[in-house]
Amino acid sequence: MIDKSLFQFPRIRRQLMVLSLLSFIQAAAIVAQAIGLSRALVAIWQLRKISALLMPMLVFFSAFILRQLMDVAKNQAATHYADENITRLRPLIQQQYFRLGPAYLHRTGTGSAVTVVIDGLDQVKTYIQTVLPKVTDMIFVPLLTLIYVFYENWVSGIVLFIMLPLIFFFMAILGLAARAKSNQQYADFTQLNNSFVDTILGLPTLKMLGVSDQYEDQIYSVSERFRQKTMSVIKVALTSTFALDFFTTLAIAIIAVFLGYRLIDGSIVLYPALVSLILAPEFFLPIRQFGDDYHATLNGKNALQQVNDLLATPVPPVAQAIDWAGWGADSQLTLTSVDFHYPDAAADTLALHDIHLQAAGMANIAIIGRSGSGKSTLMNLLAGFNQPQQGARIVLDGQPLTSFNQPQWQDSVSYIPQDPYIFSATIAANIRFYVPDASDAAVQQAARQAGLTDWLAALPAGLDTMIGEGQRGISGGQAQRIAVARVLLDHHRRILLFDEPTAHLDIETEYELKQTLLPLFQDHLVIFATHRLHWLTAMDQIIVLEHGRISEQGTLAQLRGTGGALDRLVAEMGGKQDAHFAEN
Ligand SMILES: Nc1ncnc2c1ncn2[C@@H]1O[C@H](COP(=O)(O)OP(=O)(O)OP(=O)(O)O)[C@@H](O)[C@H]1O
Repeated sequence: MIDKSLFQFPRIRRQLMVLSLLSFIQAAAIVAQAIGLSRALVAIWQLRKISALLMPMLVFFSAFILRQLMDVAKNQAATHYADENITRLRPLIQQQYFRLGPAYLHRTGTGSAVTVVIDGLDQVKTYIQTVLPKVTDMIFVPLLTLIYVFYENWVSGIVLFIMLPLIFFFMAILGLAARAKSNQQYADFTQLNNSFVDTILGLPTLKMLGVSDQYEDQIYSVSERFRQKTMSVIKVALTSTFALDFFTTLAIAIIAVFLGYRLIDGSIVLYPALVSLILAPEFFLPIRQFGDDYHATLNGKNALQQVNDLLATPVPPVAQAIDWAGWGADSQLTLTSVDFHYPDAAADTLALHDIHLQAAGMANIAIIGRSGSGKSTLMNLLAGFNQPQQGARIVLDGQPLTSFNQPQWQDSVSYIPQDPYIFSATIAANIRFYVPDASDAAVQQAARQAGLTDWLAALPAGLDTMIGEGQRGISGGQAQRIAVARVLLDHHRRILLFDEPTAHLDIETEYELKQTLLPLFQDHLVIFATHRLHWLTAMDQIIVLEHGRISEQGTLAQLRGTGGALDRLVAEMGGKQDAHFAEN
């Protein structure tokens, strides 16, 4: 019914005390309202003077107004508290996603993140603002009405008291059924969001392959299944509301019949009978209201559970701080026995196995291997996103690191992944990524060096054109050149991690960009994962990966012509690639 984690929310005690006080005043107003109304009706029944009605009517109206005012006050207090907590949780969730990193997001799916941050938090808000006042109402309203009914007529009090556990019992049974269904429904909702986001992201591919209709059908069937599940949850919710209404109405009817008999046989006078009858529905009202909102609160409870699970997910440990001045000409990096395992891969499948690697000064190192050999995994490990298994030894300038998730290391690294992310902003703002305060002239120069000039000249707003999600579309090659411009603008980061940064460029454009990048490579440590063999001639060291293991490593001269892994790879790639390779 109520999620225990709510009690760990900040200032929850104060909030519950405020709501309890308001519920208590409201409960007193409900009793006063019933007293006023009963006294007025008794006065009319007894044909008393109109002046005898004044006081009871005044009590009734004042209590009625006070009761409504308490509703407004409770709503305001609960909404304010819910807003406060959502405002607190949103950045926490965002920070948690940042800490968990892209590997986690990749595993759980973008749709799940969207569900948590947008729909989930809205549902949590509804949950907090609904459940807290309902709980305090369920305590104080039945308690005060029961005490007064007992005081006026203890027999009616006993009937009410006996009915209460019975109603709670039915409520619990139906609530459990609704909860099981609602849990499943929430899981389906997350899955629906995931497949929807996936389909939207993959729409160009689906269209191109002519299978978008098939996916449309798939989305339709997933949403249809979701609709059916929602209907079955609503069915349970409606049944439980009906059952609650039925039992409470029955309880009131029993009291009415019972009081009627006692009135007829004269064992009770009108006022206590009337006030008991008027208070009986009020006694059950908070329970019925809670039942009505139970379905809405269940979704919120599930969402809160998901938020709690996300916040409790252990974040990859940030490696201990080191006394390090940054990468320099004399710097040394050694990786020994580095293994990496994807959490959802088979237990005995390592994506990286026993990696030994040495980098010194401004070395240029190529990582080469077939598709799926582990190049991106290694780059993500070097960028600090993938955490190596226990037993790995990483030594940076004589200091041991447990992983590359290390602020000083990451401050020294520029990373271009295969598909660099373009933020929804201007081209200039996207280029200023690492250096937000770079001058316009510097941005222009970096854009020119990255080969963006012709494209920018064709855009009416040039560098001020908005790009990214929902804005002007750009090609994969343009995105990669913007990423290169980011790197060119930054003169502080001495480590370049490139994961096929030219994969989307045609070979001619790639050569142009290569001429810009090569001088840059001279005063940087470069670790460059690539499929394009012509880069190898510019590299001091080549590492060949096969099935997550280093099968060969050395200079190009050492490895070529040995009939080893590099030669095999070159022979496999053959054709145009080999021609370019031979030319260089
Ligand atoms: N998130 C993931 N979960 C489980 N396995 C993964 C994940 N990402 C990659 N893998 C697996 O790890 C292995 C190495 O993948 P990786 O992406 O590092 O290869 P790659 O050499 O960069 O390939 P490509 O050249 O095609 O980009 C592959 O077998 C891949 O299926």
